[in-house]
Amino acid sequence: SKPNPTAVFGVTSSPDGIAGSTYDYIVIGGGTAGLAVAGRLSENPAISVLVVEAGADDRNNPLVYDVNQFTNVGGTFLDWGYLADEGRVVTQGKTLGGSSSINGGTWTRGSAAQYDSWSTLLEKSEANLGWNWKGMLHYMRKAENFFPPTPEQVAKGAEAIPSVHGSSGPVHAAFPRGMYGGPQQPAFLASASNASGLVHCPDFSAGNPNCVSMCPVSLNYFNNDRRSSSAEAYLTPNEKTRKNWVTLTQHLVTKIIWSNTQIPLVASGVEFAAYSNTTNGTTRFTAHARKEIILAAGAIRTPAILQLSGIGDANLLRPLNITPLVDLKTVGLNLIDQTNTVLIASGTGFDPAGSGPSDVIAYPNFYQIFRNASTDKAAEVKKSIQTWAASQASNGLSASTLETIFEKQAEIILNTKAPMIEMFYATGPDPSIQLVTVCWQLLPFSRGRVAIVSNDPFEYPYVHANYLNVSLDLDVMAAGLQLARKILQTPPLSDLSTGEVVPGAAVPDNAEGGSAADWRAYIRQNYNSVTHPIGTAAMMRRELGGVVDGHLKVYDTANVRVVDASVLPMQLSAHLSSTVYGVAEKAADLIKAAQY
Ligand SMILES: Cc1cc2nc3c(=O)[nH]c(=O)nc-3n(C[C@H](O)[C@H](O)[C@H](O)COP(=O)(O)OP(=O)(O)OC[C@H]3O[C@@H](n4cnc5c(N)ncnc54)[C@H](O)[C@@H]3O)c2cc1C
Repeated sequence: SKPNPTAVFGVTSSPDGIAGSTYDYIVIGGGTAGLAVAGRLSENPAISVLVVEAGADDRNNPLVYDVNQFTNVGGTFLDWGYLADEGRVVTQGKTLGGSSSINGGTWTRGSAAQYDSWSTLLEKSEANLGWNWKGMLHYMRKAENFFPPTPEQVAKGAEAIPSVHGSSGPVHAAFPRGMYGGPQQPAFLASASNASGLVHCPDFSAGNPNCVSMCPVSLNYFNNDRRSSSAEAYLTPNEKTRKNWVTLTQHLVTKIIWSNTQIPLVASGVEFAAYSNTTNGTTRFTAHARKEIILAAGAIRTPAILQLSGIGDANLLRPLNITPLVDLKTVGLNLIDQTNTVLIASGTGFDPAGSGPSDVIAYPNFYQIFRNASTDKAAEVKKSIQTWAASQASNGLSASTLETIFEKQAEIILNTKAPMIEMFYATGPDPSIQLVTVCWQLLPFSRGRVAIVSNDPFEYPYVHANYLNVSLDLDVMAAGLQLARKILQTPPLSDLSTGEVVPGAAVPDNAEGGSAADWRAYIRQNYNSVTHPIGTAAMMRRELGGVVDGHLKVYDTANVRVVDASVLPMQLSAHLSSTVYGVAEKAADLIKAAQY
C-alpha cells in the first residue's frame, strides 16, 4: 500500500497542520505505552499516526535523562502530582515518555502465575489470546535490548539469565556503568538471605522473583547510562524519518469525539487544547481518526478521559452535565496503588565505589514475612475474603465480583508464593553513606477509585487509593518492616552500619524487630504512595467489572482501546514498566491484526 505521510511529522508543540487533519490512529498520551504503540504502528509507512501528549519534550533535561535524578522530579513541572488520600501525592510523568521518563528505571517482572491469572479473568472465549506468562514474555522481550553484565559488573555481584531477555528491541536495559562496587550491595544480598531464608537467584525477570538478586536498570550502557525511556527508545530513532508519525506536545486531549450515540459507539476523533504550566487553552481543536482511538494517558487520566467522553457511571456523569453514552460503572474503579515506608541506618563511612542507580532487591513471600504466624495468617486471609470484598464493594462492580478477584489474588499469594513485599536497598547520598531500605507491600487488597469532579478536562480527577484500608495490607507492611529491620541488624550488612536512624526510637526495637502494633501506628503516619497506580480500566470480562476485553477494546465501543497501566487487573510482584511495554507491544499486534 502507498505511503501515507502526515502534513507535519516528528515532534511539534504547534497544532498547525494537525488540527483538522485525519490520521489512521490517534494515540492519547505520549507516555510509556503510548509511544511504544505509536512506534510499532508507524513501522508501516502506509499507516498514519498522531500522538497527543500533554507534557513537553524534555528529553534533554538532566532531570529526565539522568536516572539518578529521579528522586528530584516529584513536585516539579515534570510531575502531574495527583493529590490522593491523607495528603499523599501520586507522582506521574507529565512529559514526553510519560512515567518512563521520570521513573527509577528498575527493571523487573512479576511471577509467571500473576500473568497467567489475567486470562482467567477474561471470557472463556478470550482465554487463548495469550494474556499469560508465555505470551507476555514474548512481548516483554520484544520491547527489550538487554546488555548482559560485563566481567567487571559480575565482579560487583551482577548476574542475569540472558535468554529471558530480548536483545533486539528498542528499550535498553543493563547494569549501570556507575554500578556500586563497594561492600554494601553484596552485604544486603547476603544479609537478606541470612535473615529471611530467601534464596539468591540470578534474575528477577525469569518468572519467579521470590528471591534476592541484583537487577538491571532501563538505561543505555553505551550512552553514558542515559535513561532509556519510551521516548528515547521508540521515538528518537524514528522522528526524522517516519513521515507518517507526528507527536503533538503541550496539548491536552479534552475528550473523544463520537460519530454516533448508539452502542457500539464509533469514535471519529479527539478534541484537544493547548496546555502548559501557565496555559489552559480556551480554543478547542479537533483531529480525526479513520481507524482507532488509542488511550494511553496512564491509570489516572485514561479513566478520566473516558468519563469526560461519556463512558462511565451515569450517576457520576449526569450531575456533571455529561451525557452518559455507555453506562460502564467500573471506569475509574479498581484503582490499586501500593504503599511504602522507609528505613534508614547511618553507615560507617564505607566507600560506595560508584554512583548508582542502586540495584539490589529482596522479594520475600507471605510465609517469609509472617514466619511463625504464617499458618494463622493464611487462615485469616481465607476466612476474610468475603468481608474484605464487601468492604471494598463501592470501588468495584460488586462484593461478589471482588470476591472472585480476591480468591484469585489469595491463590497467587498463598499457593504460588508470589512475593508480597519488596525491599529495595539503596545507597544513601549522605557522606557517611546511609543504608536505606524502601519497603513496600506489593499485593494490596484495598481498592480505590478515580473520578472526574467536573466537566472541565483541565481539572484534576479525584484520586482515592484507599491505602491500607484492608487490615491485611497494613499487617503485611508491619511484618515486612520487622524483617527489613532484622536484615539491617544481620551481618554482614550490620557491620556497615552504626545503627538505625529512621524510624529508630519511634518504633522501639524488640526481639521481633519492633512490635507489630508500633509498626502499624508508625506506618499509618509515615507511609508514601509507591506511585504505581493500575487497574482503572481493567482487562476483565464485563460481568467481573472489566472496562476492556481481551482485545483491549472498551466495552460497547467499536474502535477505542486502552493500552496502558490502566488495564492491569491486579498488582504484580514487580516494578511495572517492563510489563507495560509488554502490554503495549502486544496491543500493537492486536491493532495491526484488526480489519477495517
Ligand atoms: C515516580 C515513579 C517511579 C517509578 N519507578 C519505576 C521503576 O523504577 N521501574 C519500573 O519498571 N517502573 C517504575 N514506575 C512505574 C512505571 O514507570 C509506570 O507504571 C509506567 O510508566 C506507566 O506507563 P503508562 O503508559 O501507563 O503511563 P505514563 O507513562 O504515565 O503515560 C501517560 C502519558 O499520558 C499523558 N497524558 C495524561 N493525560 C493526558 C491528556 N488528557 N492528554 C494528553 N496526554 C495526557 C501524560 O502526560 C503521560 O505522558 C515508576 C513510576 C513512577 C511514577
